[in-house]
Amino acid sequence: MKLRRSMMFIPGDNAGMLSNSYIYKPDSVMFDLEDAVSLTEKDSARLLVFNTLKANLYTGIETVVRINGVETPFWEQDLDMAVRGGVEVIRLPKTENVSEVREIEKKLEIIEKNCGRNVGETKIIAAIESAIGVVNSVAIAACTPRMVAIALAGFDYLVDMQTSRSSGSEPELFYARAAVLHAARAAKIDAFDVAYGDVNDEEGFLREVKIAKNLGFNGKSLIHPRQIELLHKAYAPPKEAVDHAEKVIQAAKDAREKGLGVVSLDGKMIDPPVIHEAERVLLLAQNS
Ligand SMILES: CC(=O)SCCNC(=O)CCNC(=O)[C@H](O)C(C)(C)COP(=O)(O)OP(=O)(O)OC[C@H]1O[C@@H](n2cnc3c(N)ncnc32)[C@H](O)[C@@H]1OP(=O)(O)O
Ligand SMILES: O=C([O-])CC(=O)C(=O)O
Ligand SMILES: [Mg+2]
Repeated sequence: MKLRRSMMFIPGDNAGMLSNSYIYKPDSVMFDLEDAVSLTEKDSARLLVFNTLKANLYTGIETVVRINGVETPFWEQDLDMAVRGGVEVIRLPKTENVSEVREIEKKLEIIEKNCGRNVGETKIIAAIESAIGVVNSVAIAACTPRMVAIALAGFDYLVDMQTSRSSGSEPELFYARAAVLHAARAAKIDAFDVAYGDVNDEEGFLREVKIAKNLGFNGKSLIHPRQIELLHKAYAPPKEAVDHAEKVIQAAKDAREKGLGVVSLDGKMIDPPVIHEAERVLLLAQNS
C-alpha cells in the first residue's frame, strides 16, 4: 500500500526548485513539462528534468513527470527523457479517451525495452481536464495495469465547462469529483483532487481538503510546499481510529496464529476489507 496524499507540482524549467524540493517531503513530486513551461523553454526544461531524475535526489518520494499531451510535438521526447531518467510515473495531461493512453503505452514499451527497464515498470496517471474526459473516465481508469491513479484537473475542466470556481461547497466541481472518484475506485486505483491556486489562502485550501477527504480522494495535486503539511495533518487519522486499527490488526494476527479462519473483535466479525482499512489508517498515522 502506497500513500498518495500530496503530489506537488514543480515547474520543469525551475532549476532551483528541482534541486531542493525533496526537503518538503511530499508523497510524490511532479516535474512539469506542460503548462508551467513556456513553449520556448520546453527543450531546456526536458533536459533539466532528466538531470534531476538522474541525480536521484528524491529517495522515498514518488517521482512523476507531467509530459505534454499527445496532440503536441513534444510528448515523445518528453516520454523518452523521463523513462531514460528513471521516472516512476508519467502524468498524462488533458486525457480524453483510451486511445491516447494506448498511444503512450505503445511508446513506453519501446522506450523501456531500449533502455533496459522492465516492460510495464513505468506507471501512468491520467489527468482528467474536460467534460469528455470525465464522461470517459471509467474506461480510462481501467484501461491498463500501468494506470495507478487518475487526477481531476480543475483549472482546465472549469474552463471547458464554461464556469469558474466559487467558494464554499463548490457545486461546479461536484459531479466531476464524484465521477472521477467512482471511476478510480471501480478500477481499484487512486484518485487525486484538484490543485488549489491561492497559495496564501489557508482557510480556503483546508475547506477544499475536507471536501476531498470526505468524498474519499487519496489526496490532492499541490502547487506550493506550504500546502503539504496542511494536507498531511488534515489526512491524519484521529486517535480513536488509530487505537481501533491497532486492535483489528492484533485480532487478525491472533486469529492467524490460532489457525482460525474467522476473526472477531468485541463480538464483531473482522473481514478482509476491515483489515485493509485498518492497515491504511496505521500507514496514515505513521506518516503524519
Ligand atoms: C493549472 C496548472 O497547470 S497548475 C500546475 C502548474 N503550475 C505549477 O507548477 C506552479 C507551481 N508553483 C509555483 O511555481 C510557485 O509556488 C508559485 C509561482 C505559485 C509561487 O511561487 P513563489 O512566489 O516563489 O512562492 P513563495 O515565495 O511563497 O515560495 C516560498 C519557497 O517555496 C518554494 N516553492 C514555491 N513553490 C514551489 C513548488 N511548487 N515546488 C518547489 N518549491 C516551491 C520557493 O522556491 C521558495 O523557496 P525559497 O524559500 O528556498 O526561496
Ligand atoms: O492537473 C492539475 O492538477 C492542474 C491542471 O493542469 C489543471 O487544473 O488544469
Ligand atoms: Mg491543466
